[in-house]
Amino acid sequence: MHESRPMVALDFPSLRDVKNFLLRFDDHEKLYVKVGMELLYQEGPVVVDFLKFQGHDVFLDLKLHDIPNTVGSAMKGLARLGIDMINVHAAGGIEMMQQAKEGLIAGTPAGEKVADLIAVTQLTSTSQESMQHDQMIMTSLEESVLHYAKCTDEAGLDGVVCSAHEVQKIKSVTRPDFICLTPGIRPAGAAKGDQKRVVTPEEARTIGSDYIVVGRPITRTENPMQAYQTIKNEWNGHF
Ligand SMILES: O=c1ccn([C@@H]2O[C@H](COP(=O)(O)O)[C@@H](O)[C@H]2O)c(=O)[nH]1
Repeated sequence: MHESRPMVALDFPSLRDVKNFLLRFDDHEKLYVKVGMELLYQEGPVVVDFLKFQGHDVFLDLKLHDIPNTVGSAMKGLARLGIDMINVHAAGGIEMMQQAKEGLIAGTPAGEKVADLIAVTQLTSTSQESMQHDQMIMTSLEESVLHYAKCTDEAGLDGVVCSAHEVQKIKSVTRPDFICLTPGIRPAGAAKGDQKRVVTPEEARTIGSDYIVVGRPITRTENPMQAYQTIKNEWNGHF
């Protein structure tokens, strides 16, 4: 699939900052937003309630990674928030991912759609060198990502977080509809910051990413609405 809206990473410390940011957009603009640890740990679930009430779709990017029982129970609670997508770390293992899925299904209120559940392979801030040195995984980075993608598929999840560089191979070893959500998006010339495996929105489209996640190139600009529209146009091939 191709989600036409770039997912906006709401990496802010407070709900007040989120509200100020959203004021820069037209009222009718319904976004697909990503809520991560920074915001959720400061504000709690109220932030999700607010965003859903405003009509936005929400990816809860908490990257759960713990023993299977703990992750399963946490998922059961999080499922009640009415989120659209949520994730875990594939490094937690197949059993952990299976329990995450069971918890998500068990916690989803009757009649509501179960959120997409995806797993992080290797963070886009990780290079092959840092992976080998820090994690002592001595394969290539691509092999590690493909291995985690296959484990994620085996566990019955919907897809993975990866860099766009790995999308085509992941789909060839899993299935075409296996979700590949790709952060590490940088318009040409934009600062990479801590990201290592980056592509432009246009490259992500031609490669076949299903979702792109964009934070600072939208949230840390003078005109977020304009930056969002420019990235959205590039992502959709409208120049
Ligand atoms: O591998 C990953 C997984 C998650 N992220 C998250 O995406 C955004 C990217 O923000 P930028 O400002 O565009 O770099 C951020 O919230 C990360 O936590 C990721 O970058 N890579």
